[in-house]
Formats: sequence, structure tokens, C-alpha cells
Amino acid sequence: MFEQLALIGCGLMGGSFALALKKAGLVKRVVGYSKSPSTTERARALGVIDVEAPSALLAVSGADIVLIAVPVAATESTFRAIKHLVTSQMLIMDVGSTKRDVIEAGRRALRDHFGSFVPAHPIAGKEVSGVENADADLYTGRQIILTPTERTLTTQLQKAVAVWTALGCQVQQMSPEQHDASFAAVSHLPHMLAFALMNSITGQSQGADYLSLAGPGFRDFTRIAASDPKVWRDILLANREELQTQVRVFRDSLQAFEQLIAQGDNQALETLIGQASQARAAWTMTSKPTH
Ligand SMILES: NC(=O)c1ccc[n+]([C@@H]2O[C@H](COP(=O)([O-])OP(=O)(O)OC[C@H]3O[C@@H](n4cnc5c(N)ncnc54)[C@H](O)[C@@H]3O)[C@@H](O)[C@H]2O)c1
Ligand SMILES: O=C(O)C(=O)C[C@]1(C(=O)O)C=C[C@H](O)C=C1
Repeated sequence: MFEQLALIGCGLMGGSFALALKKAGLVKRVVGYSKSPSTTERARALGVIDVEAPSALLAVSGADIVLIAVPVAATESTFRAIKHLVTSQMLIMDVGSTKRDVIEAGRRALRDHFGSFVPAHPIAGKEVSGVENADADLYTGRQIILTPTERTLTTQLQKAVAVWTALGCQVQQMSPEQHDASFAAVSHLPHMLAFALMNSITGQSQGADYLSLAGPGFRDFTRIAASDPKVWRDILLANREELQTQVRVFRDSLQAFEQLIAQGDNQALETLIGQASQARAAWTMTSKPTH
């Protein structure tokens, strides 16, 4: 049981964490801060936070758990803003979609207290952002990836595992390098492709007409294209090297299809589609049973 959660970034992910902790009876008080005062106010009006803080530093005052849930490029300034009130007893976590950049930001800004920070990435989310969409059950049954460093304190790591487990998550640990390479392939590239596809259609003179005819296949493929521009700008840039590698691999795969349709090679085309179809049919999302 925690006394006080300091929530920095009262949006979809942070708000959902606050609601989940409250629902599980794991926190007495949530003090929140978001960059825009109207967001912090809305978070309190919605019951996501109990107290509005005028700064990140004041939100952390008296907290025993801190969640940083801001776009990844805002992580370093957030660490710098709170560093004077960080203690070695505090559990500090983030929810950023990239990990190497966030860890380096923590190392630079937190210095002696870097060990209190447990880098975390929940594999849960939505294409809609903001505190209005916060959901107490967002994390239930989902994976959470922790990427502790050589300096992460064992007590803090154990507390982090316990909190996410109590919220019904399946906890996995890996290196930040393995994390960023993996999520470039299965999250960052798919988002970029969805953005690019939307733009490629809307950029055509007939684009609006084509879109008016689209059905469930298009809806499923492009759901994530509606995601928040600032959040995704930061993710794509933070993980640019791994993402560029995945773009090259994808381009080869697309080119193989392009060549086969140009050649009218129906046998080879069926084989390529068959590989994809089998792999997708065999794939299930890793999740934890919630009963
Ligand atoms: N959306 C998803 O599906 C998803 C999934 C997993 C992880 N994440 C990660 O979660 C983090 C938050 O994303 P979100 O979807 O909750 O976005 P969001 O836009 O819903 O929430 C972000 C909040 O941070 C606030 N903010 C921005 N800069 C700030 C600053 N400097 N100081 C304080 N507050 C600031 C914004 O006002 C907003 O309230 C990102 O790092 C993202 O990579 C998102
Ligand atoms: O469900 C969605 O809308 C998501 O995009 C969730 C999703 C993903 O699966 O790619 C997005 C970003 C993450 O950091 C983790 C999860």
C-alpha cells in the first residue's frame, strides 16, 4: 500500500495507472501534475487524481511512488524538475514506449538517485489520448516490460514487480537494447505504416471517395493511425536507429510482393501470402488470464 502517488502527465496512460491503483486499493492519495493546468484540473474533476499540484516538484513532495507518463522527449526535463525531492526510498517509474533514451535521460538528470528509477513499458494502450480516456482496466492482463539497469535498486525493482503484478500484468524483464529493437518491429514500424498509409490515401485527389468505401479490413489496419501526434513523434525519433533498420527490412518485403505482382507469378505470390497467413493465424497476443 502506497501513501501517495505523484502522477506527472495526467493523460491516458498515467490516468489509467492512477485509476488502477485506486481500484486495487493500493494508494491513499494521488497528487497530479500535467503541463497544462486545465488538464490537471480535468483529471481532478474526473476523480483520476485527488489533488492538483502546481509543478512536478510539488507533486513529488511527500510521495512514495512516482509515475512519469509524459511523451518520451519530456522525460529528462521531468527528471530534472523533480530531482531535488527524490529519495532513495521512492519508487520512480515511467511508461515510455522507448527505453534507451529514457534511461540515459534518468542517468544524466537523477545522478545519485538514478537507482530509484525502474524503467517500465506497459504493452497496453489505445489510439485515443487524454485523461478522458483513462481506464482502470487498461493494464489488466497485459504485459509490462521492465528494463532495469546495473544501478537499479533491488528493493525498487521488487516493488515495481509487485505493483504491476497486483494490477494483473504479466511482468517481463529485458535489456533496454532488446526492448527497443523488439518494439521497433512490432509497434513503432506498424504505427509509422498506418500513418503513411492514411497520408498516401488522403493525398490522392480521389482519396476522400476511396475512404468512404473502406470497410472493416481498412478500419482494423489503420486504427492506430489516429494516435497522438506528439507522443508518436517522440517515439519514432527516440528509436530512430532501430526503426530505420525495420524500415529497410520492410521495404525488401514490400518489394518482393511488388515484383511478383508485376511478373504475374501466381505460385510465388500464393507462397508469400501463405507464409504471412500462417504466421498471423498462429500468433496470439501474450496476455495473462484475468480470472
Ligand atoms: N498511448 C499508448 O497506447 C501508449 C502505450 C504505452 C506507452 N505509452 C507511453 O505513455 C506516455 C504517455 O502517453 P499517453 O498516451 O498517456 O499520452 P497523453 O497525451 O494521453 O498523456 C500525456 C500527458 O502528459 C502531459 N505532458 C506533456 N508534456 C509534459 C511535461 N513536460 N510535464 C508534465 N506533463 C506533460 C500532457 O499534457 C498529457 O496530459 C508516452 O511516453 C508514451 O510513449 C503510450
Ligand atoms: O492499442 C494501441 O492503440 C496501441 O498502439 C498500443 C501499443 C502497441 O501495441 O503498439 C502502443 C504503444 C506502446 O508503447 C504499447 C502498446
